[in-house]
Amino acid sequence: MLLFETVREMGHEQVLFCHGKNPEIKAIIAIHDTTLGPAMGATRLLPYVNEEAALKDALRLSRGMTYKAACANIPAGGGKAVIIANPENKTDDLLRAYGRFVDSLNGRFITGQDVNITPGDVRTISQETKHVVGVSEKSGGPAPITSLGVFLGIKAAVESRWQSKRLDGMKVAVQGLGNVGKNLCRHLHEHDVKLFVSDVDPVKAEEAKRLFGATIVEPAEIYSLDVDIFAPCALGGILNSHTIPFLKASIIAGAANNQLENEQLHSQMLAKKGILYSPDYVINAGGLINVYNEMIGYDEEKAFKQVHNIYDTLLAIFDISKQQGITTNDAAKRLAEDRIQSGKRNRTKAIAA
Ligand SMILES: NC(=O)C1=CN([C@@H]2O[C@H](COP(=O)(O)OP(=O)(O)OC[C@H]3O[C@@H](n4cnc5c(N)ncnc54)[C@H](O)[C@@H]3O)[C@@H](O)[C@H]2O)C=CC1
Ligand SMILES: O=C(O)CCC(=O)C(=O)O
Repeated sequence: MLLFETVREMGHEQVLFCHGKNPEIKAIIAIHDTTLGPAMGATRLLPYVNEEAALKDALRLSRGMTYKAACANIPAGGGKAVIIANPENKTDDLLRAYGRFVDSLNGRFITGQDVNITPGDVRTISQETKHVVGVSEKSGGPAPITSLGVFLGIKAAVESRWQSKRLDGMKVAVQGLGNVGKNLCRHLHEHDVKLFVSDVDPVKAEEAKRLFGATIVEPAEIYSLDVDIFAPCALGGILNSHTIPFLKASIIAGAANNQLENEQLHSQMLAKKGILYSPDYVINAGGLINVYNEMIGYDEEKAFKQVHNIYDTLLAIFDISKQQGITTNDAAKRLAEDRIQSGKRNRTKAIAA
């Protein structure tokens, strides 16, 4: 990968490579754009296959956060961090060392909990920096509100696709039954949706079967199910040239970040198959909305009102896509980039005044 060339093309402001020997730490903090506010984005910890994969994840996830904040009208920029480690090797020392790197950015980057990082881990990180979110119990953590946003996004997609406000009787496949996927299943079950679920952890799949009457399928089978909606709630890159040909669902609407392996190519492949794709960073903005509100002083009513906007924002994006004959991914990107440009203009005016 041509490092500076990639960073320039993707528009990042700063990429911090965090390295230390005692404890051994390898992490990357990517700050994409701070036009609309400090870069917000949670930290994930994964044993990446190689360093390039980790960097790619950090760069794409942080750009997604910029677009997420802009589409959700949250005055924040986009950032994200990845710690390259096996979850079994996660120690308090490692988390605190990471916290010191976050602190060195003096609030330009504010972070929270993503894959393999728990609220308890964020509390450990907070021993070294105050620039964290998601430690307060007040808001109940980001996942419940993220799943509510995804549920509302599914309703918007159903309305756009079939001009219907009803979900009962629909078949939905949920991939990944973690914090978000499980809560999403609960919402869908309450609306009499027929659930098909997969998780690499069989205990989680069994729980969904018991709680929501879901049908368990093998992880590889989830793509080819004859369902109305596919909700990816595990990891990214799952919409790709291998999986898209198998898809039978008419709508993709789920929480996972970076669902499209290649944004241009795979959003077009979905559009050509007549599948309505709900851009991930729009539909999964609930977590950001929650942690942002927590940071400024949690007001549940306000946070819920903002998460309900996801429904209207998605309808607007679907309309732009139809009217302008562009993919929903491009329509969302345009909305985000317009808001960032207008933020830049306002900032220039304020400096000149
Ligand atoms: N937690 C939140 O508020 C937000 C989460 N997201 C994204 O949503 C996704 C899910 O987040 P969480 O539920 O918090 O994570 P989680 O780590 O609690 O759950 C992920 C689940 O996916 C399962 N999984 C992993 N690979 C799988 C595969 N190949 N097939 C089936 N299941 C698989 C895991 O076993 C786990 O149960 C992630 O991509 C995350 O970045 C996005 C916005 C906010
Ligand atoms: O939890 C956070 O810090 C912001 C939300 C986030 O990272 C995400 O939506 O992926």
